[in-house]
Amino acid sequence: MTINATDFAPHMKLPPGPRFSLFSKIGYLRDPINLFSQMKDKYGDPFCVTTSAKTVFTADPVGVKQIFTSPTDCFLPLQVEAQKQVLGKAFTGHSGAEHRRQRALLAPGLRAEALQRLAGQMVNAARLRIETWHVGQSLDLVEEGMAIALEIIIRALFSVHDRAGIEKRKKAVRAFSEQLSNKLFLVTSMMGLLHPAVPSQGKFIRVRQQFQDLLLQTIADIRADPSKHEGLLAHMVLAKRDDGSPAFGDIEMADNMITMLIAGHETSALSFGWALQAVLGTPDVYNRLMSELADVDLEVNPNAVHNLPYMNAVIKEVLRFWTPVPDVLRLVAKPIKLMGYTIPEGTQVCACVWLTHFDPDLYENPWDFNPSRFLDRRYTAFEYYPFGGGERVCVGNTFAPMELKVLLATILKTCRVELQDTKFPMLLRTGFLLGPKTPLRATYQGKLL
Ligand code: HEM
Repeated sequence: MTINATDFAPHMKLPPGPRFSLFSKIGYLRDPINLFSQMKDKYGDPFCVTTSAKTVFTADPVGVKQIFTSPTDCFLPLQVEAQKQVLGKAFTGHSGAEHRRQRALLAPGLRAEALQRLAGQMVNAARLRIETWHVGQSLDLVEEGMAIALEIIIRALFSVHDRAGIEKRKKAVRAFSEQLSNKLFLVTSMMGLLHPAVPSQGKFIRVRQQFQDLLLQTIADIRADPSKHEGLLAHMVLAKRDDGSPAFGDIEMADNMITMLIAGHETSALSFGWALQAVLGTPDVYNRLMSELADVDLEVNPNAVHNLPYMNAVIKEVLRFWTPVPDVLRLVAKPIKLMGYTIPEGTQVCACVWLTHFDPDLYENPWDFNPSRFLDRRYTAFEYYPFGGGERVCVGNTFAPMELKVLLATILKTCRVELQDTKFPMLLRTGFLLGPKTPLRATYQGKLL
């Protein structure tokens, strides 16, 4: 057999995929799960589909590892102009050394040790919300998750504790979120019509400015008396560069908090809704979790929930099954090797979380909600990655599971909530995320005695 040198050379062409992009563009926006499954069945792994740009998808742990371990200067942040307008001067807009520097300064404020102090506040936020429910009330679990997560973010991350201050910030966040999901705003942003004279854009700029002003006021309050404050924003105000100068400017801090809010609020609320739906809708899981929680006293030690093996497995399975971010994207700045191909600059590569999490070779009966799989096997960071990976891995990847465990435990131990429909609803794209097509509804049955 003759072997040519070219047999070893990387393919210069992109992986196979559909020739026409209209179908894939619409599919990606409307029903990405269906698109991913169809493309993998038809073209194998990797495949290439045009979404907002030409994108090479892989769900194979070998390919996922290549994406997450490629040097970060191979990639550019996906911050198109419209995203910059929303996220401002946040650290996510940088790549390479500057991204690493800012993350390293910010990340300690979100590490487990820093967060353990917040568990009691998380319990209180959930209890406060439960107090507003009345027996027989129909609850939209994701909406409830939003309300609780917002209270937590304002208290725990923004370091505001007085009721009037919390309500004022809630109002600003709601106005900001409403404007952000305004259809006209989304369409004009996608078309690049970012001028303040465009009606939805002008309103967005005003609302964002008001929100930023409130954050700047909060920063000034923290700086006036740092000893009274804790949480991520306080950590950022106090962070210093090696030469002793402040690590972040005030606008940078405010923009970083806006980014945290956008990245962390809805993802956590969706996962909270799914976690309750899954546990209440699967009696075996509910019974096993309740018996594990029996000895936990949330008053005495709310952090005890973090060390419960079955609780860990439940939250992992929730984030496998209903991963809010179905695809993790990178924009290639320098050619990279991926599954035998050389991917040129300007192309996007995608670690397709959803396809990996439903690969039957990795997860037996992937459509079964089965937390025990995480007790029986350890998955690598390229087989299970609801928080993405590599240098851009989610900075909330400790905060989010901690919050989910505390909130789930608080609800389950405090009150009775009954699902209105135990069937798992279909998934729908909501912006960058995946959410339930119909609300996850439950009825409040009262406090547990
Ligand atoms: C269940 C909840 C959450 C899920 C599933 C989730 C998932 C993700 C994913 C998949 C990414 C992209 C990672 C990558 O590109 O490799 C990401 C990025 C990010 N997440 Fe989360 N997230 C959650 C909660 C949070 C929370 C609570 C916060 C803030 C406290 C947060 C802040 C961020 C930020 C700032 C980034 C950008 C990181 C960077 O560019 O360096 N996330 N998240």
